Amino acid sequence: MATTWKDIELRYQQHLATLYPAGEIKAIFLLIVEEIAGIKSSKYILEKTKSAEIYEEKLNVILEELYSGKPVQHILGKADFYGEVFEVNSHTLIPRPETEELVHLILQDYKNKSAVKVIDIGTGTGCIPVTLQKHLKESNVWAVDISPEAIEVAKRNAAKLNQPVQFILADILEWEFMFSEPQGFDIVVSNPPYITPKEMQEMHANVLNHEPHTALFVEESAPLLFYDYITDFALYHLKQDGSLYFEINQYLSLETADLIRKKGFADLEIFKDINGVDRMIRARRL
Ligand SMILES: C[S@@+](CC[C@H](N)C(=O)[O-])C[C@H]1O[C@@H](n2cnc3c(N)ncnc32)[C@H](O)[C@@H]1O
Repeated sequence: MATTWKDIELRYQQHLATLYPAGEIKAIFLLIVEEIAGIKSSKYILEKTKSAEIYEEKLNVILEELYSGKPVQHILGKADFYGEVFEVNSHTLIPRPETEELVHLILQDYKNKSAVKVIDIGTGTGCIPVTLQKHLKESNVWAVDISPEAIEVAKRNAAKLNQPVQFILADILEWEFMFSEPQGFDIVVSNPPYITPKEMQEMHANVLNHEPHTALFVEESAPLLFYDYITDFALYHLKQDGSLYFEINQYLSLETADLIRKKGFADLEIFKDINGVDRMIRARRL
């Protein structure tokens, strides 16, 4: 008897049971089915008992990749972010829902202004600047990353989504060399590396083995290094009353806020993410 989609779904559930909860396996499976056979998740139920034989070999290869811990976004080469699809690869962080919340906060704050000057530090796939450029149409949006490979991915994402973001390959720890004079940005935003080696020990093997460590980790002795440098950058390059937005380490929210306040920023506010933990900070340059 021909192998059906249902048979393969069962195979996925059995093989991946130790790696993911059942609901997540189903969601991953549906993404893969849509990608390789063009069957939308809403229509899957109608196809479930039909033959999947012509796709079986490919589905088995993907199952092996998933079993080895490769994230589904890397297998498919793409991830969703704020209603768009972004290319991802092993050089870029997979955009997270928490970062969509950061972008949402900015878009709420600037919903009545479409022409602002923005810079995103540590851009990865370019998910933050491309989304801001799309929604703040007349804006002048810049993005920086130290990784040439990430910049290439971000440039392709911007081009594919038709957004004229300008990219700079640079090290933010040497920001003094980036521009010769103050730029008068309205917004400086960043989701910098913020995971400490101690937290790293508790992380899922998928993240540790497949996502770029330069995107994620900081030294135990200087967990706020990037916040320190980016806040200095913002102090110099934001215009008066301009805004600084950070995604933050939930365990270091008070220390991060303290650092930013001590450098002279005002109106600091910490925001929680959908999981109820401290995840974003907004501050105003005096
Ligand atoms: C946490 S990831 C964020 C990626 C993306 N903004 C997002 O939210 O999905 C941090 C990014 O910072 C970049 N990065 C790390 N060190 C850097 C440095 N010294 N200067 C500039 N970018 C850096 C990494 O390459 C990575 O793309």
